[in-house]
Amino acid sequence: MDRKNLVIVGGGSTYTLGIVMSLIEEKENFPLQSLTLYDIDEARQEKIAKAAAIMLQEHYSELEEFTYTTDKANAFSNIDAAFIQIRTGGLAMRELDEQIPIKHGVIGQETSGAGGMAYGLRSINDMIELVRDIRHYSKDAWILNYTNPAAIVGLALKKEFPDDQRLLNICDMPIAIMKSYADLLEKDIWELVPEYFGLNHFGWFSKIFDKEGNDLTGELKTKITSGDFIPTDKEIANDASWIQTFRKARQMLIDFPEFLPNTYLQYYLYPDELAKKDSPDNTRARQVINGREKQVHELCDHIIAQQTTGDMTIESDIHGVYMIRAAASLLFNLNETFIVMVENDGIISNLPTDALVEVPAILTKNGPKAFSVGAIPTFYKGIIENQHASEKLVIEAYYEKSYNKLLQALTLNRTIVHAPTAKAILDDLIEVNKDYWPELQ
Ligand SMILES: NC(=O)c1ccc[n+]([C@@H]2O[C@H](COP(=O)([O-])OP(=O)(O)OC[C@H]3O[C@@H](n4cnc5c(N)ncnc54)[C@H](O)[C@@H]3O)[C@@H](O)[C@H]2O)c1
Ligand SMILES: O=P(O)(O)OC[C@H]1O[C@H](O[C@H]2[C@H](O)[C@@H](O)[C@@H](O)O[C@@H]2CO)[C@H](O)[C@@H](O)[C@@H]1O
Ligand SMILES: [Mn+2]
Repeated sequence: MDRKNLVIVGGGSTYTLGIVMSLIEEKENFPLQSLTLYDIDEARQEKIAKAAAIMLQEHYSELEEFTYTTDKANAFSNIDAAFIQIRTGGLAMRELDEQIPIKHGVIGQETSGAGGMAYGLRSINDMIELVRDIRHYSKDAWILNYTNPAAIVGLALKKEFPDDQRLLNICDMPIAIMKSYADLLEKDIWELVPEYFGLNHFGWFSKIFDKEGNDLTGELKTKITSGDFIPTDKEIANDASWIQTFRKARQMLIDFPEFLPNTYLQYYLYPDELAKKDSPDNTRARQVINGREKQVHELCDHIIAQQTTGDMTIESDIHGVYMIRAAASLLFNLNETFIVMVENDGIISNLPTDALVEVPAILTKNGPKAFSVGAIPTFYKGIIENQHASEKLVIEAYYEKSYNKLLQALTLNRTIVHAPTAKAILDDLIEVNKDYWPELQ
């Protein structure tokens, strides 16, 4: 295998150190010649980069070059792949995305409902600029985007770069759910073969097989409904919020037994119940600031102070491994199957062609080749079309600078519905997003 050059955009992210550890563990599957971190926030990135440099020096001697930069020419020239994981407005804006809807009595969530719309509208500009700049310096590089809200960002990128065949939007939620399935079934996660359909953070597993073709779906459903469905991926296994979320997936399966739900569906199926539990003083953003962000920064400070990773275990995580193996399949034409986002174009025959659907696809050097799903039952068709319309209206609102289209997007959204509430939330979100959103008319 020839060695590749990778850039991580959003080098200062709380996920970077986990990706670096996963790159170390996956060095045989995705051998690197160089790794570059790029970020617009020099100080935030430097802390992560200095710790990563020590880790790589001790555990990745094959890597010829590790650099970090805020210069796009340095970052994007001569690369084979880019992972994009930015957060426009940072965790501070995430907190406002969550607090404002909560104050109006509806769900405040990073990628769902009003919060997702606000974050999406903030991210589109930066994402378009980044893809354009990466293409300027490396026209053939593979771009893997998992910047959220991936459903909205992905739709916008498809509209802006319709002919770009090397741009893939991907999310780790299905694989994190499959980790729990694998543990329940006492199987290796990579032995499970999923059938899955929907939009990002809005989909269902219709079947789970093993590699021999045995259908494990019935056994899995019984185990979930009769037991305790909890996260087992180490990144989230002890996180109270994720434990509560996975438990709700059990409830969803009891209420809608046909297919196994993505955990994000809880926000759309039980909006009132969940909104009542939300508090503006204890948002998920606040939990992340006091939790994952703090822990990652403390770990970096420790490594930098000691100038060694010492006896720390270098361990990959599902999130990192998934992105890395997907990239390897594209770059080395491995023809492995991953659940990714692709333009529908008939894959789900009774959904709009322009929807960005999340489905299993074989990843080849010529891009993703998705398996056909066929027609989906009426309930799923209806609820997905509603969500797609809401997300599409956000993109239209961005391009047309339309207040009314955003109001339509929020009113259509199952987490809101009531038009006066949608208007009140929108007016508050406009106020705090002045530096990021287009000026709406
Ligand atoms: N799709 C998925 O499955 C998935 C999983 C995990 C994280 N994510 C996403 O990854 C992103 C990072 O999450 P986080 O919690 O680590 O956030 P974070 O705020 O810790 O990190 C984001 C980094 O991006 C940088 N940044 C912001 N705008 C930038 C730009 N225009 N160019 C370059 N860098 C920029 C910030 O300075 C920051 O260092 C988020 O969008 C998050 O939703 C997605
Ligand atoms: O609320 P957060 O910031 O903890 O998580 C939001 C993300 O949740 C899903 O992803 C991952 C998570 O990022 C990662 O740590 C992994 O190990 O578990 C989660 C899946 O359960 C989601 O797919 C992302 O889009 C969100 O950003
Ligand atoms: Mn996701």
